Amino acid sequence: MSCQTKGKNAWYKAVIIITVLGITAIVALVTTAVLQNKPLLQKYKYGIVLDAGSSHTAVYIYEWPAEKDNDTGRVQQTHSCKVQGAGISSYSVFPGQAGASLKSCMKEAESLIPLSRHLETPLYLGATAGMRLLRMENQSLSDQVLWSVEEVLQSSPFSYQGARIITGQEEGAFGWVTVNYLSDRLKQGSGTTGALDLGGASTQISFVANQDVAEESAENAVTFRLYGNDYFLYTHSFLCYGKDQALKLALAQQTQSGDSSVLDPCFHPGYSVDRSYFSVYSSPCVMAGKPLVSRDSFTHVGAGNASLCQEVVRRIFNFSSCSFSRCSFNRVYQPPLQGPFGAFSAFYFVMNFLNLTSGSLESSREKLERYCSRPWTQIKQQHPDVKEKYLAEYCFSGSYILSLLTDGYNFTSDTWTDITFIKKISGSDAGWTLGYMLNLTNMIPAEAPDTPPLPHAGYVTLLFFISLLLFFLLFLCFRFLWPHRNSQTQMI
Ligand SMILES: O=c1[nH]cnc2c1ncn2[C@@H]1O[C@H](COP(=O)(O)OP(=O)(O)O)[C@@H](O)[C@H]1O
Ligand SMILES: [Ca+2]
Repeated sequence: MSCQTKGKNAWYKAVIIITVLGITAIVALVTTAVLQNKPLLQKYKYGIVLDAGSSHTAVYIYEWPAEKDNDTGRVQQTHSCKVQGAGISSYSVFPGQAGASLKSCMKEAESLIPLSRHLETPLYLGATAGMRLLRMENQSLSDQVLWSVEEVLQSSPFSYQGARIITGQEEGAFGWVTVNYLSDRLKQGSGTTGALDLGGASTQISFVANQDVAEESAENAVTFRLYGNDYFLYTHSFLCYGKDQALKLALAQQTQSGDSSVLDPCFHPGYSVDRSYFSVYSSPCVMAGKPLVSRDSFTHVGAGNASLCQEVVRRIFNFSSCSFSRCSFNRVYQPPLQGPFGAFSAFYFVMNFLNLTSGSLESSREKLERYCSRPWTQIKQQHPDVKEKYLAEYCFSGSYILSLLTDGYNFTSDTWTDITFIKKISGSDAGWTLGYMLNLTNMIPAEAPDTPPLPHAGYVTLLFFISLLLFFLLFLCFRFLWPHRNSQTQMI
């Protein structure tokens, strides 16, 4: 009996020692693995893009881990600054002052980006439809505006890479890159999402379509090779079909008679504002001539009827002829839609304000009908903080969006739910700027980068379980092969 107890004690001691040693070994192994592979103190690089839109300019600052320039490191937006005042194209009267408007946002960027990174931080400015229209009207004025912004950007401490008017194709295609990059669809090579961008002066539609887009309409085809995958993109930018220019087109339609007042179904009942004919007809988008009347202004009166508004809006599109196999509107080729779609910029602002970001097409129509018919005084009372210009136009803008997406792009009740209205994806704004910078800095490689077979967390976990298994096996060996144990069994 005493021999048995002695043997048992020795056995327990050995088990405890082995367990302690085993656990210590596993902890040491896993800690070493974690520490060895722990990323070094994260350092970031930065990039700045100015989006000089028709209504305003915004400065976006992006950052990415310094050691992952063109690898898997995700570039993300860290800050955005809205430039005070209107877009740079509105400085056509005093082009020299366009640059000065950017100064405070550029100072903000200087204070946010670490001093040591200033010199190597690329800085781009891309101007969109407002400047395209100004260039159409007066190339010399648009050049002077660009020189003025160039002067200010060149004097900043960043690595200035140029200010230019980007093309509609670039605006559409880089919006698509941004949305798919941020939702991580490019690296996975999985299905992509189309991009719908509504600005003030133009609107863009981009989605992956069949390769024959290039055969039917080369100007609408863009190809990308990203992370080892080829993408054939359909893209089109409709100049003059941003929501501010679309409103001018609709008003021009309704003021052709030259009357002193216009009853507009796209504005709330009780809304009444005097507008100059010049403000409607001065845009190069408005082809119809100014009516031959002596008066300078008309009274814009709201009637608040969304279905009549949709009829007014429909008339600004030309559906009469198409020289391709199929068209959206204005004789522009469009292949069959391939969803899903992300709709951003003013698509989001408007639909979010009207609470129409979810639900069926029919319910959106009904909600809009009710919203448009509400008196203007009531709307103003309910939203004292909303800019009056935006507030007055939401009924028109909502009706325009529904008509553009259905009559224009051919979305139906069935495909309506393919559209997601988005502002940001993983903290970064949806828009063309990120895609533009990724492209110019070659940050999306054409081929997929080599990656270790296991992510870091997976590697540590695997190591842990293998160690545990080894320890368990050792324990089993000890349990069955220990000589004392055998002799004890014999004695009993
Ligand atoms: O909060 C908002 N509510 C409604 N519309 C907005 C809001 N913020 C911006 N917008 C509109 O979004 C549009 C942005 O267009 P942008 O200035 O980018 O023109 P572009 O892309 O045609 O050059 C403008 O029509 C502007 O009025
Ligand atoms: Ca824009």
